[in-house]
Amino acid sequence: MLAVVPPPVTVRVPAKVNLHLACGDLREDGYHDLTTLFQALSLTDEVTVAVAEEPGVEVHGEGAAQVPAGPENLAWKAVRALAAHVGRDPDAPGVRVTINKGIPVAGGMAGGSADAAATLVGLAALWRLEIGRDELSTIAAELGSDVPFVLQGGTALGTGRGEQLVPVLARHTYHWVIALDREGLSTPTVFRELDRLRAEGNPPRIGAVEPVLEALASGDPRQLALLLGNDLQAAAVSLRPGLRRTLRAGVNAGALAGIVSGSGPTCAFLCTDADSAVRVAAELSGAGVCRTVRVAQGPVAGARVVTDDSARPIPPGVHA
Ligand SMILES: C[C@@](CO)(OP(=O)(O)O)[C@H](O)COP(=O)(O)OP(=O)(O)OC[C@H]1O[C@@H](n2ccc(N)nc2=O)[C@H](O)[C@@H]1O
Ligand SMILES: Nc1ncnc2c1ncn2[C@@H]1O[C@H](COP(=O)(O)OP(=O)(O)O)[C@@H](O)[C@H]1O
Repeated sequence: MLAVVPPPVTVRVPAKVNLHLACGDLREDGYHDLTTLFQALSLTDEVTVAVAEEPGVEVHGEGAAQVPAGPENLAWKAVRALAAHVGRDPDAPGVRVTINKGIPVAGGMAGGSADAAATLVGLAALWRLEIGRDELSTIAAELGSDVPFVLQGGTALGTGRGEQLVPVLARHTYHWVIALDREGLSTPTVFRELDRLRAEGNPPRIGAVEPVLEALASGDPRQLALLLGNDLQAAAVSLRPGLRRTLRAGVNAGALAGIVSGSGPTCAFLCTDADSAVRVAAELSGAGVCRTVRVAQGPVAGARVVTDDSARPIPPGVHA
């Protein structure tokens, strides 16, 4: 009997911005305790997983040259982790992962984490696994602190390393302008810089998360804008002083507020509405302070299969 090869599965997965990122002191395991509010944005990667005789990863799209296509790719680590979890051979998983990047690389928007989350969801469908989202989320957390969030999407409060999540009610679509920098910043370097700044002096720490939760519940972007905060911003700006100019330029262009996204260097600007975001994006892109700008909305869904089966020709011998 001929085995039917399952068709490839494509998954769309969002970037994230941290609306609030309170960073605790360095822990003994090298991580920092975080209290962070994540929001998933409409900047996305698409990841296709397919059964293949020539396994591996290929990366296309913006910034692809900076992404490793070997075993260090986080998506490949996800293949190995899921294979091992379900008793398949992680050294011979027999799949190919094709990544189309739309999320800036090393931008503080969880691009690599997004690809790992998408790969888990795609493989679960390709391999027809009976595996719940909670189980996938546990594997996701082992791959990186941000991976469970981009799997889940929406708006969520993250604690621990950022991997312990509680969904948050966000009653509004928020409109963002995203300013991409010319070069990425390494996440561990930014955390180390914050430790250094804290050892040397006393950089201010952002306030409690509760008022931000209230602002989100109100749905008023003006209220939220007043409360955006990120303890890593001082460290990112210390490593990349030009970000100060970018943050100023976004507000001068009409944004309600601007913030460094996670460990940066991407800056995210909250705008009043969709029209305002388009105007801010146009003005900011003319200001010469960043490589390029994008408009995005949030919250959006987490990693989900988008393969359009109806558009796929039915292979000979397989009847619908
Ligand atoms: C800062 C944040 C904010 O959401 O995002 P990015 O800006 O990278 O997107 C995350 O905490 C990044 O999460 P992620 O990129 O998954 O990091 P991981 O692979 O888990 O960790 C990479 C390194 O960052 C540092 N790290 C990460 C998370 C954390 N809570 N404390 C840390 O100190 C550690 O040095 C760790 O070795
Ligand atoms: N699939 C992937 N996509 C992007 N970067 C990846 C991927 N796999 C591994 N990386 C590595 O992870 C580093 C961090 O990239 P990324 O996850 O985009 O940024 P951030 O951690 O700032 O959100 C990159 O410099 C890249 O070398």
